[in-house]
Amino acid sequence: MDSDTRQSVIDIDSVSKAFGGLQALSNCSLSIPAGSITGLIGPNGSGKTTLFNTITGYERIDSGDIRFQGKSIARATPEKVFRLGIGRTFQLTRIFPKLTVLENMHVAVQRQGKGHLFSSWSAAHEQQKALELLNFVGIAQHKDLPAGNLSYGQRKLLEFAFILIADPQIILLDEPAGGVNPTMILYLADRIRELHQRGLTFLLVEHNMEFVMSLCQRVAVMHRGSIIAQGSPEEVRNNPLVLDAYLGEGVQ
Ligand SMILES: Nc1ncnc2c1ncn2[C@@H]1O[C@H](COP(=O)(O)OP(=O)(O)OP(=O)(O)O)[C@@H](O)[C@H]1O
Repeated sequence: MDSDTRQSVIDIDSVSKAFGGLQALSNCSLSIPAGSITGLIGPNGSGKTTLFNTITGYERIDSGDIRFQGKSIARATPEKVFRLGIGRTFQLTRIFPKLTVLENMHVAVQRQGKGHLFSSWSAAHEQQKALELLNFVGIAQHKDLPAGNLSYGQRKLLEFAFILIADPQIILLDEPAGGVNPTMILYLADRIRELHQRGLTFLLVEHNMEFVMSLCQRVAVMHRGSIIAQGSPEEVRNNPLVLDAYLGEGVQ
Protein backbone atom coordinates (compact mmCIF):
# COMPACT_ATOMS: atom_id res chain seq x y z
CA MET A 1 0.00 0.00 0.00
CA ASP A 2 1.23 3.52 -0.76
CA SER A 3 2.30 5.07 2.53
CA ASP A 4 0.65 8.36 1.56
CA THR A 5 -2.81 6.77 1.54
CA ARG A 6 -2.35 4.84 4.80
CA GLN A 7 -4.03 5.96 7.98
CA SER A 8 -1.73 8.07 10.08
CA VAL A 9 -0.75 6.99 13.57
CA ILE A 10 0.58 10.39 14.65
CA ASP A 11 -0.58 13.78 13.31
CA ILE A 12 1.40 16.88 14.12
CA ASP A 13 -0.82 19.80 13.28
CA SER A 14 0.63 23.36 13.01
CA VAL A 15 2.72 22.98 16.15
CA SER A 16 4.74 25.94 17.43
CA LYS A 17 7.13 26.03 20.36
CA ALA A 18 9.42 28.86 21.47
CA PHE A 19 12.20 28.88 24.07
CA GLY A 20 12.27 32.53 25.09
CA GLY A 21 12.83 34.41 21.84
CA LEU A 22 13.94 31.30 19.95
CA GLN A 23 11.25 29.76 17.75
CA ALA A 24 12.24 26.07 17.84
CA LEU A 25 9.05 24.85 16.10
CA SER A 26 7.09 27.06 13.76
CA ASN A 27 3.71 25.88 12.41
CA CYS A 28 5.19 22.42 12.05
CA SER A 29 2.90 19.81 10.46
CA LEU A 30 3.65 16.16 9.77
CA SER A 31 1.66 12.93 9.59
CA ILE A 32 3.26 9.57 10.25
CA PRO A 33 1.56 6.78 8.26
CA ALA A 34 0.79 3.64 10.26
CA GLY A 35 3.25 0.87 9.43
CA SER A 36 5.85 3.20 7.90
CA ILE A 37 9.48 3.86 8.65
CA THR A 38 9.78 7.63 8.43
CA GLY A 39 13.09 9.46 8.66
CA LEU A 40 13.26 12.99 10.03
CA ILE A 41 16.33 14.87 8.84
CA GLY A 42 17.50 18.46 8.87
CA PRO A 43 20.49 20.61 9.80
CA ASN A 44 21.61 20.96 13.44
CA GLY A 45 19.20 23.05 15.46
CA SER A 46 16.33 22.71 12.98
CA GLY A 47 13.99 21.39 15.70
CA LYS A 48 14.01 17.60 15.33
CA THR A 49 14.65 16.73 18.98
CA THR A 50 12.24 19.44 20.10
CA LEU A 51 9.58 17.82 17.92
CA PHE A 52 10.31 14.43 19.54
CA ASN A 53 10.09 16.09 22.97
CA THR A 54 6.69 17.60 22.20
CA ILE A 55 5.30 14.30 20.85
CA THR A 56 6.47 12.40 23.93
CA GLY A 57 5.26 14.91 26.53
CA TYR A 58 8.69 16.25 27.59
CA GLU A 59 7.92 19.73 26.22
CA ARG A 60 4.57 21.54 26.13
CA ILE A 61 3.58 23.06 22.79
CA ASP A 62 2.57 26.75 22.56
CA SER A 63 -0.04 26.18 19.85
CA GLY A 64 -1.30 23.57 17.39
CA ASP A 65 -2.12 19.96 18.24
CA ILE A 66 -0.53 16.51 18.30
CA ARG A 67 -2.78 13.48 17.88
CA PHE A 68 -2.09 9.80 18.37
CA GLN A 69 -4.62 7.59 16.57
CA GLY A 70 -6.90 10.62 16.27
CA LYS A 71 -6.82 11.67 19.96
CA SER A 72 -4.93 14.70 21.21
CA ILE A 73 -1.84 13.95 23.29
CA ALA A 74 -0.67 17.58 23.35
CA ARG A 75 -1.08 17.78 27.13
CA ALA A 76 -0.20 14.20 28.04
CA THR A 77 2.69 13.42 30.41
CA PRO A 78 5.64 11.28 29.19
CA GLU A 79 4.32 8.34 31.25
CA LYS A 80 0.87 8.61 29.68
CA VAL A 81 2.34 8.89 26.16
CA PHE A 82 4.45 5.80 26.81
CA ARG A 83 1.48 3.87 28.15
CA LEU A 84 -0.56 4.75 25.06
CA GLY A 85 2.03 2.95 22.93
CA ILE A 86 4.67 5.48 21.90
CA GLY A 87 8.20 4.32 22.77
CA ARG A 88 11.23 6.56 22.50
CA THR A 89 15.01 6.44 22.76
CA PHE A 90 17.23 9.41 23.55
CA GLN A 91 20.40 10.79 21.92
CA LEU A 92 22.35 9.91 25.05
CA THR A 93 21.61 6.46 26.37
CA ARG A 94 20.12 6.21 29.82
CA ILE A 95 21.40 3.17 31.66
CA PHE A 96 22.71 2.35 35.13
CA PRO A 97 26.37 1.38 34.48
CA LYS A 98 26.93 -0.51 37.76
CA LEU A 99 23.83 -2.68 37.45
CA THR A 100 23.97 -5.74 35.20
CA VAL A 101 22.30 -5.69 31.81
CA LEU A 102 19.46 -7.84 33.15
CA GLU A 103 19.04 -5.67 36.25
CA ASN A 104 18.80 -2.65 33.95
CA MET A 105 15.90 -4.38 32.16
CA HIS A 106 14.11 -4.88 35.49
CA VAL A 107 14.67 -1.24 36.42
CA ALA A 108 13.26 -0.25 33.01
CA VAL A 109 10.08 -2.22 33.75
CA GLN A 110 9.63 -0.37 37.03
CA ARG A 111 10.69 3.04 35.73
CA GLN A 112 8.80 3.07 32.46
CA GLY A 113 5.60 1.56 33.77
CA LYS A 114 5.56 3.38 37.10
CA GLY A 115 4.06 0.20 38.48
CA HIS A 116 0.80 0.30 36.47
CA LEU A 117 1.48 -1.03 33.03
CA PHE A 118 3.30 -4.11 34.28
CA SER A 119 1.52 -4.62 37.60
CA SER A 120 0.07 -7.95 36.46
CA TRP A 121 3.48 -9.32 35.49
CA SER A 122 4.91 -12.07 37.63
CA ALA A 123 8.64 -12.08 38.38
CA ALA A 124 9.00 -15.14 36.12
CA HIS A 125 7.17 -13.42 33.27
CA GLU A 126 9.31 -10.31 33.68
CA GLN A 127 12.48 -12.41 33.61
CA GLN A 128 11.37 -14.34 30.53
CA LYS A 129 10.34 -11.23 28.62
CA ALA A 130 13.58 -9.44 29.56
CA LEU A 131 15.66 -12.36 28.27
CA GLU A 132 13.64 -12.64 25.04
CA LEU A 133 14.19 -8.96 24.31
CA LEU A 134 17.90 -9.08 25.14
CA ASN A 135 18.13 -12.01 22.79
CA PHE A 136 16.26 -10.12 20.08
CA VAL A 137 18.62 -7.13 20.27
CA GLY A 138 21.61 -9.49 20.37
CA ILE A 139 23.10 -8.83 23.81
CA ALA A 140 21.65 -11.71 25.89
CA GLN A 141 25.16 -13.17 26.27
CA HIS A 142 26.09 -10.05 28.28
CA LYS A 143 23.11 -10.23 30.65
CA ASP A 144 25.21 -10.67 33.79
CA LEU A 145 27.81 -8.04 32.94
CA PRO A 146 27.66 -4.53 34.38
CA ALA A 147 25.94 -2.41 31.73
CA GLY A 148 28.87 0.01 31.97
CA ASN A 149 31.02 -2.65 30.30
CA LEU A 150 28.90 -2.56 27.13
CA SER A 151 30.14 -0.68 24.08
CA TYR A 152 28.26 2.47 23.09
CA GLY A 153 26.43 0.58 20.33
CA GLN A 154 25.47 -2.24 22.72
CA ARG A 155 24.09 0.35 25.18
CA LYS A 156 21.91 1.66 22.41
CA LEU A 157 20.66 -1.89 21.77
CA LEU A 158 19.92 -2.21 25.51
CA GLU A 159 17.93 1.01 25.42
CA PHE A 160 16.10 -0.33 22.38
CA ALA A 161 15.20 -3.43 24.43
CA PHE A 162 13.88 -1.13 27.23
CA ILE A 163 11.24 0.38 24.99
CA LEU A 164 10.20 -2.97 23.50
CA ILE A 165 9.16 -4.13 26.98
CA ALA A 166 5.87 -2.27 26.61
CA ASP A 167 4.97 -3.56 23.11
CA PRO A 168 4.76 -0.05 21.65
CA GLN A 169 2.88 0.69 18.42
CA ILE A 170 5.30 3.36 17.28
CA ILE A 171 8.95 3.85 18.19
CA LEU A 172 10.74 7.18 17.99
CA LEU A 173 14.49 6.78 17.65
CA ASP A 174 16.77 9.78 18.23
CA GLU A 175 20.00 9.30 16.26
CA PRO A 176 20.11 5.48 16.57
CA ALA A 177 23.21 5.23 14.36
CA GLY A 178 25.09 8.14 15.96
CA GLY A 179 28.49 7.00 17.32
CA VAL A 180 27.75 3.36 16.45
CA ASN A 181 30.18 1.24 14.38
CA PRO A 182 29.15 0.19 10.84
CA THR A 183 28.54 -3.49 11.71
CA MET A 184 26.30 -2.51 14.60
CA ILE A 185 24.45 -0.03 12.38
CA LEU A 186 23.60 -2.83 9.92
CA TYR A 187 22.50 -5.05 12.81
CA LEU A 188 20.29 -2.29 14.20
CA ALA A 189 18.76 -1.65 10.77
CA ASP A 190 17.88 -5.37 10.52
CA ARG A 191 16.18 -5.30 13.95
CA ILE A 192 14.16 -2.24 12.88
CA ARG A 193 13.14 -3.96 9.63
CA GLU A 194 12.08 -7.08 11.52
CA LEU A 195 9.92 -5.09 13.96
CA HIS A 196 8.52 -3.12 11.05
CA GLN A 197 7.50 -6.39 9.37
CA ARG A 198 5.69 -7.31 12.57
CA GLY A 199 3.62 -4.12 12.20
CA LEU A 200 5.51 -1.48 14.17
CA THR A 201 5.75 2.10 12.94
CA PHE A 202 9.03 4.02 13.23
CA LEU A 203 9.97 7.68 13.23
CA LEU A 204 13.69 8.26 13.41
CA VAL A 205 15.91 11.30 13.59
CA GLU A 206 19.26 10.62 12.02
CA HIS A 207 22.22 12.45 10.48
CA ASN A 208 23.60 9.30 8.82
CA MET A 209 22.08 9.76 5.35
CA GLU A 210 23.03 6.30 4.10
CA PHE A 211 21.18 4.77 7.05
CA VAL A 212 18.11 6.97 6.50
CA MET A 213 17.95 6.56 2.74
CA SER A 214 18.36 2.77 2.83
CA LEU A 215 15.93 2.14 5.71
CA CYS A 216 13.14 4.69 5.40
CA GLN A 217 10.27 4.63 2.94
CA ARG A 218 9.48 8.24 3.71
CA VAL A 219 11.73 11.12 4.65
CA ALA A 220 10.66 14.47 6.08
CA VAL A 221 13.04 17.41 6.17
CA MET A 222 13.02 20.06 8.91
CA HIS A 223 14.45 23.52 8.57
CA ARG A 224 14.07 26.29 11.12
CA GLY A 225 11.25 24.55 12.95
CA SER A 226 9.10 23.59 9.95
CA ILE A 227 8.82 20.65 7.56
CA ILE A 228 10.08 21.99 4.23
CA ALA A 229 9.93 18.76 2.19
CA GLN A 230 8.73 15.18 2.46
CA GLY A 231 8.41 12.16 0.22
CA SER A 232 10.34 9.10 -0.85
CA PRO A 233 14.14 9.15 -0.24
CA GLU A 234 14.57 9.73 -3.97
CA GLU A 235 12.17 12.68 -4.04
CA VAL A 236 13.78 14.29 -1.02
CA ARG A 237 17.29 13.74 -2.35
CA ASN A 238 16.38 15.58 -5.57
CA ASN A 239 14.51 18.44 -3.91
CA PRO A 240 16.50 21.69 -4.34
CA LEU A 241 14.92 23.17 -1.17
CA VAL A 242 16.60 20.42 0.85
CA LEU A 243 20.05 21.11 -0.54
CA ASP A 244 19.55 24.85 0.09
CA ALA A 245 18.56 24.17 3.71
CA TYR A 246 21.67 22.08 4.34
CA LEU A 247 24.04 24.41 2.50
CA GLY A 248 22.53 27.42 4.26
CA GLU A 249 23.23 25.93 7.69
CA GLY A 250 26.49 24.17 6.85
CA VAL A 251 26.48 20.59 5.57
CA GLN A 252 26.44 17.87 8.32
N1 LIG B 1 15.31 23.46 26.41
C1 LIG B 1 15.72 24.39 25.52
N2 LIG B 1 15.92 25.68 25.90
C2 LIG B 1 16.32 26.59 25.01
N3 LIG B 1 16.55 26.36 23.71
C3 LIG B 1 16.36 25.10 23.27
C4 LIG B 1 15.95 24.06 24.15
N4 LIG B 1 15.85 22.91 23.42
C5 LIG B 1 16.19 23.23 22.16
N5 LIG B 1 16.51 24.55 22.07
C6 LIG B 1 16.88 25.26 20.85
O1 LIG B 1 15.89 24.98 19.87
C7 LIG B 1 16.47 24.83 18.58
C8 LIG B 1 16.13 23.46 18.04
O2 LIG B 1 16.90 22.49 18.76
P1 LIG B 1 16.75 20.92 18.54
O3 LIG B 1 17.64 20.27 19.54
O4 LIG B 1 15.33 20.55 18.54
O5 LIG B 1 17.35 20.77 17.07
P2 LIG B 1 17.80 19.43 16.32
O6 LIG B 1 17.30 19.55 14.94
O7 LIG B 1 17.38 18.25 17.10
O8 LIG B 1 19.38 19.58 16.35
P3 LIG B 1 20.53 18.44 16.34
O9 LIG B 1 20.47 17.84 14.97
O10 LIG B 1 21.77 19.22 16.55
O11 LIG B 1 20.24 17.47 17.44
C9 LIG B 1 17.97 25.05 18.75
O12 LIG B 1 18.27 26.40 18.45
C10 LIG B 1 18.18 24.77 20.23
O13 LIG B 1 19.30 25.50 20.72
